This record gives sequence, C-alpha cells and structure tokens, in this order.
Amino acid sequence: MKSISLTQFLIEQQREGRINADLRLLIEVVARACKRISIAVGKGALGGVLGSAGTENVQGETQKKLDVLSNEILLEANAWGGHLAALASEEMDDPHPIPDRYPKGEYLLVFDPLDGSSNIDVNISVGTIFSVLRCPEGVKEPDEKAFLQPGTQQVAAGYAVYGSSTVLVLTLGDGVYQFTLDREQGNFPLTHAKMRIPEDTSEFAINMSNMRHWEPPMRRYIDELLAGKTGPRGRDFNMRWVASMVADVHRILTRGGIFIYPRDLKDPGKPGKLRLMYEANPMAFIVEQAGGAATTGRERILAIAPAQLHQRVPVFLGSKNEVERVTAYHLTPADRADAYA
Ligand SMILES: O=P(O)(O)OC[C@H]1O[C@](O)(COP(=O)(O)O)[C@@H](O)[C@@H]1O
Ligand SMILES: [Mg+2]
Ligand SMILES: [Mg+2]
Repeated sequence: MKSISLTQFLIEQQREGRINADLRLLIEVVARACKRISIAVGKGALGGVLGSAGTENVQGETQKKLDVLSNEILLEANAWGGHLAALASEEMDDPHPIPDRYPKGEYLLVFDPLDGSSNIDVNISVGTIFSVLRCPEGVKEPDEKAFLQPGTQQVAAGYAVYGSSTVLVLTLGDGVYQFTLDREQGNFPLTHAKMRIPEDTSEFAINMSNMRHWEPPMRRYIDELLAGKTGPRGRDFNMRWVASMVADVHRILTRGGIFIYPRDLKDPGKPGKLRLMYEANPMAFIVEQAGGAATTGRERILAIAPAQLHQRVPVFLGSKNEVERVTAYHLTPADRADAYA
C-alpha cells in the first residue's frame, strides 16, 4: 500500500470530488484534536487528568476529568475554523452554536469526546467518536431540531482509539480507512485501506452481567452461543468485552465479531445504554461501509429518525451473518416473551 498521510489522503479525496475544502478542514481539525487528547491520555497520572471532575452530564452520569477536557479540546479546535454551523456533544445538554465572532460553515459536528470513561483510571483503551451532518438548508441558527437527521444523512464518521497505539478510523461514505498516529512525526499515516469485516465470526462482545434483564430473543441467541459445539450452532464461541465501545468496535473491524448492547428491562425507561447520535450512528455507518451490519435488533440503526439529541438505542453490530441472525430472532413472533416463560 502507498504510504500517505491523512492530510494527503484528504487532499486526494477533495481532488476526486468526494469532499469539499470545508469537510477536509473539519476532518483535519478533528484529527488534530484527537492527537491532543491522545497526548493527555498518554500522560495518565502524571498529567493530572485521571479521576472524577465532580460534575454530572445531562444524562446524570458522573463526568471524569478527561471527559470534560476532551470536550473542551474538541470545542476549542472546531469553533473558529469556519467549517461548522454548530456542534453537539454527549457531554453538553444542548447544541453549541458557533460564536458570532467566527465565520460559519455548512456542517454539524456531533461527538462522544471520550468513550469508555470507566476505563480511564485503569489504563485501558478509550477513544473519541464523531459524526458529521449537513446543516439543513436555510437554517442560520441550528438548534436541536437541525441535528435530528437519520444516520443515512451522515457525510463522514470516525473514531480514535487511544490504546497501545493511537488510531484514527474514518469513512467518507466510500469505504473505511485506518490511520495510525506516528508519535515522532506527529502525523497520521494511512495503515489500512478499504477495511472489511468478515461476514462470519465466532466471537461476541456483550456485558453478560445484564443477562437476567434481557428480552427472550437475546437470551436465546446468547444461550445458543454459550452451548457451543453441543448446541444448535455446532461450534464454540469466544467472548471479549473491553467496555469501551471504540475498542470493541475496533477489534470487530480488524478481525470480525458481533458487538451487542441490547435493550434490557433493568431500567424500562431507557431503550438501551448507547447514544444514537454520538455512538450508534457513527459506528453503524463505519460498520456498514466495511461490509458489516448494524441494527437495534429490530431495524437498521441508520434508518432511525431521531426524536432527541441524547436518545438511546439498542445496538447490534459487526459481522453481517450474526447480526442478521440475532435480528431475525427478535422479529420472529415465536421467539417473543412466552418462548422463555
Ligand atoms: O458499563 P458497561 O455496561 O460495560 O457499558 C460499557 C459501554 O458504555 C460505554 O462506556 C458508554 O460510553 P461513555 O464512556 O462515552 O459513557 C461504551 O463505551 C461501552 O460499550
Ligand atoms: Mg461513549
Ligand atoms: Mg463519553
């Protein structure tokens, strides 16, 4: 593979007419912000970034110092470039307009600044997830409504994983590309082009401690995987759960697998744990672009018309044949509640 940097890759994409100058700048700015977050994560206890910030976000979750810092880094980096109309973040109650003193652009940026917060203090991979939408035509001051577009409208999505190496994975709607941070040079060379998720897998990722709260189709699916060679699937399955969605999805993009955070009855008010706009949509776009599938167990994630910025959804994504199987279990009437009563 030709070794080009993220900057060169984006220039090529612009020359070929896939993106305009503003979208190129937007991705460059997000990548620079991710580099800064990566440096902060890498300092760990020496950088004073571990621990709680002593505040809560709109969803009632305790914010870590790194959640707050990452949010600030992304806001500050993107505010003045002229490429955005507004931003929205998992860590902010409402959309953040671009201040009047700065020029405005046509894009909306949505992000989960620090994904995997529970792993920050224990030195396990965390990341950043982002999604780019167009500001609806004629909207001068974008409010929440401007952001409520189905995932099919995303013009770009990506994530960074701050792990043993820092990687940036990106789709512009024409395949999935991975760039790896060269810490000496400070740039992101392209390391994987047109990534593909194998259609079949023997590896699943789920938080098993919630099993008693699952719906019957979910329990049937996981029971069958756990039965391994002795069950209807006729082969053994392996389990992995990092508890940072970025890291779990990155493993699946690299070697296949299925990631599930289903609807559960622990808190009937919540239809799932993961956020549609900040987590499910960008990851679903990436996974579909790599030949995988992404559903809520009942419908395609990217087809959902969002009702709220901070909406939660169940997530099933990864190797196509497994996602289709577990989705079919949810859609088969015989497998509903009474099948497990
Ligand atoms: O604590 P659990 O149930 O294992 O949940 C882990 C999931 O929660 C998340 O951490 C939520 O993300 P945030 O850290 O951005 O809140 C996902 O990354 C991960 O898949
Ligand atoms: Mg998250
Ligand atoms: Mg987060």
